Amino acid sequence: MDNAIFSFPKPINEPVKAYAPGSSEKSSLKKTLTQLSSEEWDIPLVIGGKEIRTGNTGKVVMPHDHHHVLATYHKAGEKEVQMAIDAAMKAHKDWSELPWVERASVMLRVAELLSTKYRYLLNASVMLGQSKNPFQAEIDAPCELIDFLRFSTFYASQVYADQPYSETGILNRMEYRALEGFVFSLTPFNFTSIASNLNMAPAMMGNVAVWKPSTTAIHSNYLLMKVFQEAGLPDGVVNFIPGQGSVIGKVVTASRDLGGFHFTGSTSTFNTLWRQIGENLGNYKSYPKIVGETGGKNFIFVHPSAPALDVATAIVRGAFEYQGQKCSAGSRAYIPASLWKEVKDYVGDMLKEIKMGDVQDFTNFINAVIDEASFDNIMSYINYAKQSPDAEIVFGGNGDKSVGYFVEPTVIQTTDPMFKSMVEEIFGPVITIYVYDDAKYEETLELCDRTSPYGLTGSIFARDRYAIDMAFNKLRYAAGNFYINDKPTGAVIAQQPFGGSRASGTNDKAGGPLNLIRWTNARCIKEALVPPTSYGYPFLGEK
Ligand SMILES: NC(=O)c1ccc[n+]([C@@H]2O[C@H](COP(=O)([O-])OP(=O)(O)OC[C@H]3O[C@@H](n4cnc5c(N)ncnc54)[C@H](O)[C@@H]3O)[C@@H](O)[C@H]2O)c1
Ligand SMILES: N[C@@H](CCC=O)C(=O)O
Repeated sequence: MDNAIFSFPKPINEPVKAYAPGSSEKSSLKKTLTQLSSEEWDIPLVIGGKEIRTGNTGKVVMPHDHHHVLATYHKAGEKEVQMAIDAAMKAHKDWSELPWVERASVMLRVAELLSTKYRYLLNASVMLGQSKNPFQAEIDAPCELIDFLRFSTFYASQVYADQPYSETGILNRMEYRALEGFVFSLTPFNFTSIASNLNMAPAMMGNVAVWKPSTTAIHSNYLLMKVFQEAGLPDGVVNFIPGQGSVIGKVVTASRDLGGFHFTGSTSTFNTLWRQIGENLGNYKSYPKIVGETGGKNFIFVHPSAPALDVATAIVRGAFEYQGQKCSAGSRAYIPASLWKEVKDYVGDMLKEIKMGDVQDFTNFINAVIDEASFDNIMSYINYAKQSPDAEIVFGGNGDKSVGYFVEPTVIQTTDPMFKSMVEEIFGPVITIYVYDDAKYEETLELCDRTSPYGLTGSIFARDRYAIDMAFNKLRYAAGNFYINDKPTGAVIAQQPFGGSRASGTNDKAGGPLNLIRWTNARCIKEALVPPTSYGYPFLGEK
């Protein structure tokens, strides 16, 4: 048990490297990319600290050059999933009872290793395996990942310090126990930082995890697992089991020891898993805690008083960075008729400059989308718009999957505010514009609020302060992260705590104390310092 109180200073965000021409960081990253491109990794499961190779394998390829194999990975079957659960439960007692400051030290060691020794390797792995340009790789892994780790130790120290009041004669304490069971962490492809955090936030609070990484992020996720081990994370605390989600999910949700489910990914996958957990209710030792951050249909809403260049810049960065594969990406915009031509011209000028291609050419702003299924899905929305009388393609609209999964940044304009691509998440470089009558600002805000089931991010652009205030109120539940005169992406840990509600998730704000508390099972302890020795109330002595 802890025998001291430790105060952690508030960390600062990990500085983002620029990879400017001629810099040593650029040449180090380039060298690592060349080296990694020439290797083919063999990726095992890691259960109880041991590498396991099942022989049932799949390939990891570069999305921008899908003939290039980066790794072969081994898939878990039902037997290995059960082994991972057993290994986690075996590690539970020692890890959960370790003084929390020792756990924090492991987190900080992972952060330090990624900030220094493994920085370029992690970036190169994310660039090649998940098709991110150097800037997008840098802000995800290492920077956001390191921020998650460092800030979680700081916030954990605040959680543990929050203790109940004690009246004279009694002593009250709160013990923030780990959950009585393991946490299932099911992680997405698009943010390596999130993949790490879905394991490490619960681990910080003393929990053990069974981790199913995304099949399209296995390369970087395996590297993380190795760094966790090098940093001293004890065997069994996190167990890495790539494989088919439906197979793994079924075994995990049937386990009596499931204590929590930590998820980021699509709304439909989250709903599937929540239902599976619901079907097993009554079999669990405790009610599993469920935390999930899911999809979005994020808006950019423009008032006639907004500067057109600011809006165009937000559209290009907010909708197309990382090929629109951010849950926060702007994917519908409401633009007043008086501004549309100017905004469109600016967007057109920017798109003319933008280059698309391989991540190893640092001049490419756009790279590939993650895989063939995603490419086909995105193109189906674009083709639907091409064939619809209610929509036209303003920019882009083409895709090519012969070498890599490339989709041009695409702007659709529709006359139907409930058009399919105004409502549904596409998760690609596609934004749909609805041009509204300037006189209908207020009713168009109401339309924006009820158009999509999601509630993740959104922006209002205006100079008029009354207009901003109206949007702030009308769109109160439309976004868990609301931006004023800024793009709806790029939340920074500890600065803009991230998450949304409605169909976008449980909104437990990843990276902050709200999330960490979900991974605790609080025990309140009351001690009578001098126990009473008579049962009576004072008034019993009188008639
Ligand atoms: N709100 C947020 O903070 C946030 C952040 C990142 C991504 N996202 C969302 O994630 C989605 C994109 O990520 P993705 O494509 O990796 O999501 P996904 O739902 O396809 O996959 C997430 C994980 O679930 C697994 N999975 C899929 N089906 C499963 C099943 N039936 N049983 C068990 N596991 C299953 C996948 O293999 C993967 O590991 C988008 O919808 C995006 O908006 C949300
Ligand atoms: N936190 C990230 C999005 C994470 C989801 O993909 C952002 O704010 O852009």
